[in-house]
Amino acid sequence: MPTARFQEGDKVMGRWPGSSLYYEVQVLSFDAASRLYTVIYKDKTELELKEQDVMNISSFQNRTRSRSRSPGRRRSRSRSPARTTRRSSSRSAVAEKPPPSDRDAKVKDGMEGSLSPPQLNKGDQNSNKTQDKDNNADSKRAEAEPDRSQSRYNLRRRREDAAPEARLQQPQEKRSEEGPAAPVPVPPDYRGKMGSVFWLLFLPVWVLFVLLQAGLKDPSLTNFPPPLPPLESLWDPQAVGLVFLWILFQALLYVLPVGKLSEGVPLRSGQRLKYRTNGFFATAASAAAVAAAVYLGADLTYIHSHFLQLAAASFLLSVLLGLFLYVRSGHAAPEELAVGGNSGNVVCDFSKGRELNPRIRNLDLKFFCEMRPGLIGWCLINLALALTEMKQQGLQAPSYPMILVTLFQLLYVLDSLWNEEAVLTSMDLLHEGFGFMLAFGDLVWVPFTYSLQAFYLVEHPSPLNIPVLAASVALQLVGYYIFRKSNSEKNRFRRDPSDPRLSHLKSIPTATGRSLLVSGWWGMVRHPNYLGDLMMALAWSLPCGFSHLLPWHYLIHFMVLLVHRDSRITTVCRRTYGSAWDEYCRTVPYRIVPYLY
Ligand SMILES: NC(=O)c1ccc[n+]([C@@H]2O[C@H](COP(=O)([O-])OP(=O)(O)OC[C@H]3O[C@@H](n4cnc5c(N)ncnc54)[C@H](OP(=O)(O)O)[C@@H]3O)[C@@H](O)[C@H]2O)c1
Ligand SMILES: CC(C)=CCC[C@@H](C)[C@H]1CC[C@H]2C3=C(CC[C@]12C)[C@@]1(C)CC[C@H](O)C(C)(C)[C@@H]1CC3
Repeated sequence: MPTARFQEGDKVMGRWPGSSLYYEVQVLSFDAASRLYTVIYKDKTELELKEQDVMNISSFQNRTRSRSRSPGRRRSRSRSPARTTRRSSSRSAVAEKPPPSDRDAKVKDGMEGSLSPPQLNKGDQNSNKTQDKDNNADSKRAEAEPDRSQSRYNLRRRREDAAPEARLQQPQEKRSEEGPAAPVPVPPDYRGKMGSVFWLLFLPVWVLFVLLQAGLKDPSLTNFPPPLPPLESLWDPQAVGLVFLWILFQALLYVLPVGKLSEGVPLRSGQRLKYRTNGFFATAASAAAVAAAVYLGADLTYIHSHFLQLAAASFLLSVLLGLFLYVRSGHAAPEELAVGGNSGNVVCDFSKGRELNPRIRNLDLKFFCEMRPGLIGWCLINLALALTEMKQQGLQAPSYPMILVTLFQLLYVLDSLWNEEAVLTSMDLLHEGFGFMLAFGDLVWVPFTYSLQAFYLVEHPSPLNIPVLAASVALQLVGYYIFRKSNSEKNRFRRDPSDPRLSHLKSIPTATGRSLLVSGWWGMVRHPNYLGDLMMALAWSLPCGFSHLLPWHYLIHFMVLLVHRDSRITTVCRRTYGSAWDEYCRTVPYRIVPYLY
């Protein structure tokens, strides 16, 4: 007679059906005939789990390490239907774990990481409390469909039904007693390592080539690659000093006790970090400082004539920042590390970054770098390029394409800084570590490649006809509207799901306690904000004409970047939300462009 590996009362790790998530559970009983464990999760959900989906807590980390050495991780594809519920103050559903299908049970996905127990933020709890009615109905429906919910696992909800509020609040109370969960190191596979090395080497070289190309009289593809200048010509101590001063000045503006202090979303530890969201003030102060410098005789056309040297200086500073981040992450507490940024491989960790929110006192380095020196620097560069165009082409005012491009991009940056708080619910802030790659993106890629349209226009006048002008203005305005509305909708929902302004929206509850929007902008496509962003990107390239690819660099890279980000978000969200995410994908089948992609 085979015996049970675990006894009643044992604390073990149990896989959440239909996902690769493991939560700490307590064994209630073992049925020797079916070899199923009945376990109870911290939120009081009882499930029957197969033996192989239950494991010892201490061996959990070891298993994770050894498993992730295998090339390429398989993903679970769940088909279990999470229920879609209307969100309103009167009727909605409790964040309920959907019953897995038989197919889910067969997907043996293994562990992608150790996960914290289901966590609810305050707002979600509020909305969930009001969602009981539907949930009870849903739970009855689930129990009435044994073929779906009980084929391999038995989802029992006796205790939840009895005390829904206690069930919802318990996980958070328990968390604070037990402390936050730390991500388990996941060593990268061969592809992961080679990918990191490739991007690490390729992207800086690519920036160099693109900027050299931009300096050519005829930057067409037939002249690619451009001749390489002596590398020592890239080194300019004055440029290094200026970039350093610019970053320091922006850091000073960030830490000044001026403007709003905004709270981020709760971390794994339940803690909420504060961010100084005074980006608009920083832009105004920077504009005043630049105006003062020009008044005192500074020549902004220096930025155009020393473009390569300034980019090289920014690159140097991003490498130094990357090294600093890597070294300091060695001292970070486990719960301060990003899931997936903790591989133990030097190259990957340096590149992706290990620490989720590295800070020097109140200065949040990731948020600061993403929002300030590069973004505001981009506007300064555009301004300098518009002045250079006037000087080089003997114009009284910048050309119409230059005016359009710089105004459109200025609107984009000003909007980002005005709505700075919304970035606190973006993927990078929530899930990504801060390492060299993001530092490079923020300090080099954004200011020096996003300004390529303006750089191109300095020496390549582009006639602007009425249809193109109308098309770019329309794309910019409509794109901006979609971008802003969708970002604000998600940000509002993440901050307070019971916000009355969102009461008309539907959402899918998930096992984490957070819900996923399935109507409104987020019911149209899965990334409405990307759609708006892409339309604006098109509006920025159109005024530069079709003679060369260079002014289209932003749009082309952006499509690649967004497709890659979509796959990252899919991975992270499937890991986090399990089958509810699959349900979202079924309900909202298109990713970025309705009926197309
Ligand atoms: N100009 C550029 O170079 C550039 C580059 C990249 C991005 N961007 C822009 O930056 C902004 C942020 O982009 P992002 O990549 O961070 O993506 P995002 O769409 O802002 O954030 C993704 C996160 O939103 C949450 N989410 C996804 N679907 C949801 C739903 N249906 N309901 C509720 N929450 C949902 C998920 O986080 P949780 O569930 O964990 O909360 C997901 O991880 C976008 O507007 C993008 O266009 C610009
Ligand atoms: C090195 C490379 C090729 C990539 C690194 C990615 C990096 C360039 C982007 C990652 C997140 C992006 C982002 C913006 C700019 C580009 C990134 C830093 C953003 C600041 C642009 C302005 C938007 O309004 C925003 C929503 C604030 C953006 C936030 C995300």
